[in-house]
Formats: sequence, C-alpha cells, structure tokens
Amino acid sequence: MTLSKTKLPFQAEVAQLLHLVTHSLYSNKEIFLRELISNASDACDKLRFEAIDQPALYEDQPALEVRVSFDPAAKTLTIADNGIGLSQQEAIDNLGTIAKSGTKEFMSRLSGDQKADAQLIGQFGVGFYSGFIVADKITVESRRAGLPAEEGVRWVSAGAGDFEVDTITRPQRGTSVTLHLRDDAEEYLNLWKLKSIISKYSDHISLPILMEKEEWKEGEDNKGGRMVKTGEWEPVNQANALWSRPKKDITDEQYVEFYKNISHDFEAPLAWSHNRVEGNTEYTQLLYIPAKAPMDLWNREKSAGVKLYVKRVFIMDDAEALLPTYLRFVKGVIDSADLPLNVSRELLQESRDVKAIREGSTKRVLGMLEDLAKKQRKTTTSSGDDGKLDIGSGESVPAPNPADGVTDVVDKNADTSLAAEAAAEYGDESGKYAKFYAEFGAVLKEGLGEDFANRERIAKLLRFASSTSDTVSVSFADYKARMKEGQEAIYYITAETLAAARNSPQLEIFRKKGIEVLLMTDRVDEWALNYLTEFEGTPLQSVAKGAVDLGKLQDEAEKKAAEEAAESFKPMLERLKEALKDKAEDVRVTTRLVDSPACLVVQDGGMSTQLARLLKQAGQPAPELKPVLEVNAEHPLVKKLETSPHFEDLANILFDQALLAEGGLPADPAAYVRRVNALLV
Ligand SMILES: Nc1ncnc2c1ncn2[C@@H]1O[C@H](COP(=O)(O)OP(=O)(O)OP(=O)(O)O)[C@@H](O)[C@H]1O
Repeated sequence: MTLSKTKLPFQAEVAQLLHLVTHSLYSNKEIFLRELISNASDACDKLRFEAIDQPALYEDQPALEVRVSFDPAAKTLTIADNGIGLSQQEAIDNLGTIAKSGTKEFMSRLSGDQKADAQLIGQFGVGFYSGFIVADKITVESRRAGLPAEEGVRWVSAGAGDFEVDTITRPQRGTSVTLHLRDDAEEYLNLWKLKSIISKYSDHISLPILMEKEEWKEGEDNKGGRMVKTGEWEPVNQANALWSRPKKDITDEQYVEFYKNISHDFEAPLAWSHNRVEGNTEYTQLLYIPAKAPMDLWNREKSAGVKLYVKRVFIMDDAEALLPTYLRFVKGVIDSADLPLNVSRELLQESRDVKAIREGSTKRVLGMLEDLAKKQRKTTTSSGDDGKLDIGSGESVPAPNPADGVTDVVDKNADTSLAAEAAAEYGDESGKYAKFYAEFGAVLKEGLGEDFANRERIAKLLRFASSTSDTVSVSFADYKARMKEGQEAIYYITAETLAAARNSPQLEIFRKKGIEVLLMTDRVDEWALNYLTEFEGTPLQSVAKGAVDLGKLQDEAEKKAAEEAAESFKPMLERLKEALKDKAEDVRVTTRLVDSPACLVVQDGGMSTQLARLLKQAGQPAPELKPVLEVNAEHPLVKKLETSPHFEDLANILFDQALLAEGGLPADPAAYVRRVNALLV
C-alpha cells in the first residue's frame, strides 16, 4: 500500500491525554526516555517472537539493538530500534488512538489537579505520548519487518489535535522516533545526561542500548577543545535481563525501577520476590505486589500482570495461565527453561510445566503476603523497612520433591509457615499489609472460591472490621482468641455498608452478651464465604441466617423464658403468618432482638437477602426469596398488635421496616408510606 501525505485527527482521548501529559508530567519529565526505550525493546521482543516461525524476518540483521543519538545543532534526540516496526496502518492505529481498556474511566477520573492527575497518568501509562513532555514535534519513521523498503511510513505530529502520515522508502527495518526538543529540554542533548538516565531506568533491558562514543579533541591554534563523536557505538546499559542476574548483584533501586518499567506504575511496589526454581520444572520468577490497585482491578477479564519469557525470549504479556485470577494484581516476569518457544495461550492452559509454575508462583505470592502480614507488627515499631522481603540468601532454591514435578520453593523458604502463624496471630492497624489489604483484600477473597488447595492460607490472610474494632484488621485467628467461653462459632454479618452492618438488629443479642461479630461489607464476601464454612475447626455462622443458636452462651432461664414466650405468642404468630403469607416464608418469635421489634433472616443454607439484592442489581437471575420474619415478643410495638384495630397495617409495617433496617426497600414503597401515615394521623 502507498499512502499519499494525509492529515488525520487524534482520537479524542489522545488529544486530551496529550494535553495532560505535557502539563502534569512536567516535574518528572525524564521518564519519556524510559517509555520510548521500553517501546523499542518491546518491538524487538515482538520481532524475536514472530521470527521463531519466520526466521526471514531478521533480514540481514539478526542482532537486535536500540540506538540513542542526538544532534545539538538540530536539537533532536532519536531513539531507533531494529525491531518489528510499524506498517502504515499500524502507525495510524497505534500512534493515534489508545486501545487500552479502562481509558474512558481513566479520563473521567482526572480532576484537573496536576499532582493527583500525574499520579493517575502514571498508573495508566502514557507510553509513546510521553515524548511530548520534552518535544514540540515528534517524527516517527518505520518499516515493518518483512515489508518492502518502499512501504515505510513517516508519522509526524506536534502533539496538538492531529498527526500526518506519509509513505517513505526506508531500507532499514524497525522504528526511529525523533524528538524535536523544546527549548527548555536542551539538557537532553548531552551524552552524560542521557547515559545516566538510561542506566537509571533501562539498565535491565535485555538488549544493548547503544550510544555513539565521544572523545575529547584539543582545539587548534590554542582554541578550546570539545567533545566530538567518534563513529563508534558502545553499549550504555548492562543488557542482561534483570531477573537472570544473581540477586546479590541487583540493588533495591534496580528492582524498583524494573517494576516501574513493566508496570508503568509511578509508585514503588510493596514487596517483591525473586527466585530461581530448579527441579523437574525450571524457571525464574520475579513477582511484585503493587502498592496501588489499577483502575480495572474489578474486571476479572482484565489482563494478568505477568510476562512470560522462555529462556530470556519474550513470549507474551498477560499470561493469565501463570497465576490464578484472584492474584491478578501481581506484576512480574516468569522465565521458563522448559516451555517451547512457540508456546501458544491454548498450549499454556494444558501444560504440566505451567501447572507447576502456577502452583509455585501462587505459593510464592501467598508467602510474600504472609511475610508482609507478619512484618506488619515489626514495622510499626521499627523504621527503615524498604519493602524488600528477605527471601533467603541462596541463589537458587532446589525443589524439595522433584519426583512429583511440582516445585515448591515457598515451603523451603525458612520462615514462611512461621510467617503464616504470626500473620494470623497479630492484628495490624497500619503499615504495608494494611495498605495491601485496603487495595487488594477484596480480590484476595475471591481465592476462597477459586483456589481450594490454598483456602486455609488465604483464610488466614483475611482481615475484617468487627463489632468491637473499627479498622479492617481482625483476622479469624484474632477473633478466635477473643471468643467467649462456651462460644462455638465465629459469628459474622454481611451488609452493604459498615454502618448498616453495625446497626443491624440481628446484632442486638450479640452486643448484649458481649460477643464479637465480624462485619463484612465487601460485595464478594457473601459469595466467598460460601466456600469457607469453618476456620481451624470453628464453624462460621452468619447471624442473619437460620434460627439464632447461641448454644452454651444462652443460660437455662433465658431459654425457658423464650420457649414460654413462643408458646403464648402462638395464636398471634398464626395471624401474622396469614397476614404476611405473600411476603414471609414463616414468622417466628426470636431471642436475637433486644431493642428492635422485628428482623428478617433467611433459612440456613439459603441465599441472603443481601446477595439476592446484589444479583438483581447486577441484572442476574436471583431466586425469589421469601425471608423469615422474626419478632421480638417483648417489644411494645409487637405487643400492641394483639389489640390494635390496624393489625393488618401494623403487620405489614413491621415486615417492611425489618427490610428497611437491613438496607432493602419495601416491594411497594407507596403502600408502606400510606400505612405509616394512616397510623400517624
Ligand atoms: N518502537 C516501536 N516499534 C514498534 N511499534 C511501536 C513502537 N513504539 C510504539 N509502538 C506501537 O505503538 C503502540 C502504542 O505505544 P504506547 O507506548 O503508547 O502504548 P503501549 O506500549 O501499548 O502501552 P504501554 O506503554 O502502557 O505499555 C504500541 O503498542 C506499539 O504497537
């Protein structure tokens, strides 16, 4: 295809983003170089991958590299690669639009506050467009590998509303991005400056980044000397994949930089773990726990954060088979020594090696979290924690039981199980684990339903608010340690908000008796807890399900009084059942209420009204549930029923109020209002 010079508009979001990039990222402008080198390196990775099946794509240049050069006279800086290149159509598509999921939401969250926006943009990743932080014009020239020289493309834009594309002849494969620097960005026309930025941000890039050597030339006739280019290119980065280097040779800064590079996050990660695993399945893993949740965390289809390499060759981004979905927040790299280079996504799903990697990596991540939870205590008393987990000093960790093909490095790790116990033992108010939990706790809970093998470990990592603790810091183990004598269950309630949970009528008897109840307000709680019926031998019991059974916590006198009340209330119950037969499955007398006249419960094992409501809101089929109405026979309003001439109205009000108290809405709100008003006048 040949294209005559054409002007095209940017997608609206790009134009908006560009405006922001130039205004908000100014204080951190040098990141443009990291982004452009990272794109160049990705392009080389892509070529290497496509060339596995089509070696001809290498043409006569099998050595992949990135060259950075500058021209002080023209005030330009050029980043050139001999990677996969762009076809004309690809240049139009990729450099004029943003194809990322979550773009709309991202745009809508921008506030106009530069600092906050810079943070958001950092998380979103501006990639190529970051060039406009320092350039008032960018020229991209490219030819895709495999296409003839005449099908090159030139893309030019001043970063305003549009860009121009044109056909060029370009013998060399790959892409060169030339930045026409703004006057205030001339500092980048300096070899030392560029070298220092490259070693800061891009040392770990696995291909050589070359710059032209300069040397000092004395001036003639006593005139001052100057640096001149020699025509010889030399690598300015270490050019070996960071994860393949020995741990002892990698500094924390390098780990953090690598994270920022692969995640496009501005913030340092909370923790990382770097290991080489040997045994039946050999691989290197470098996994990070971010400090901040991305915007699309809730999308379970969102791309995973782990890149797959095979023997240092990049294979794919977002390799979802490498970690379970509930760990989709983890970023990092897994480099397998066993998988074939031409492995496809489908093949990954079935591979035994991948299964072993997935199990090993899952355990490693859980181990990191356990360590964070354990360290939580320590870090509140000591300072200077740098986020790095001490993961043992050995270079490589042998698999404990290679015979079963599953390499379990985590259990080899000296203090992992200790960590788990300590994590369960200590509550945490602040610090890294609390930070992690606030961002990702709800996602972690999905693991209860998704990862049966690790359910116990996940359960130990969970934290909740409770009727006696405002912060989300109570673990099941904390709860158990505080259980009353004679208490046989871990009690919890699910509700839409903390306030609704805390004030729920179902809690009254527990409060009266001083029994702690866990308050669960994440949407996922109800679903996740279906998969956790007990914690270390103690059953979990929803206080809004089934008849209240306080077991040994209820004394004989109370039991007797309750039975008598139920007996004498029987005729009234019959009348209530009749009046509410369309709404309530049953009506019974309860001992769980102290101050409220009535509440709704569901049958044991049934879906809670809260979950049914959530499903309905989400447009999913939910069974038509009829809850059980439980009444407090001691309450004046209930006592009044007996003699009231408005029995029918009162009965309905009782039911609808119980529904309101738990965050629901009467089926016929107008009828409810009418009934209340009739009683008020
Ligand atoms: N040097 C290059 N060679 C080939 N294609 C490139 C190059 N630079 C950019 N591209 C193409 O342009 C697209 C957009 O680049 P951009 O940096 O904006 O986003 P990205 O790299 O996809 O995302 P992110 O930077 O957030 O990882 C890339 O996906 C790639 O297809």
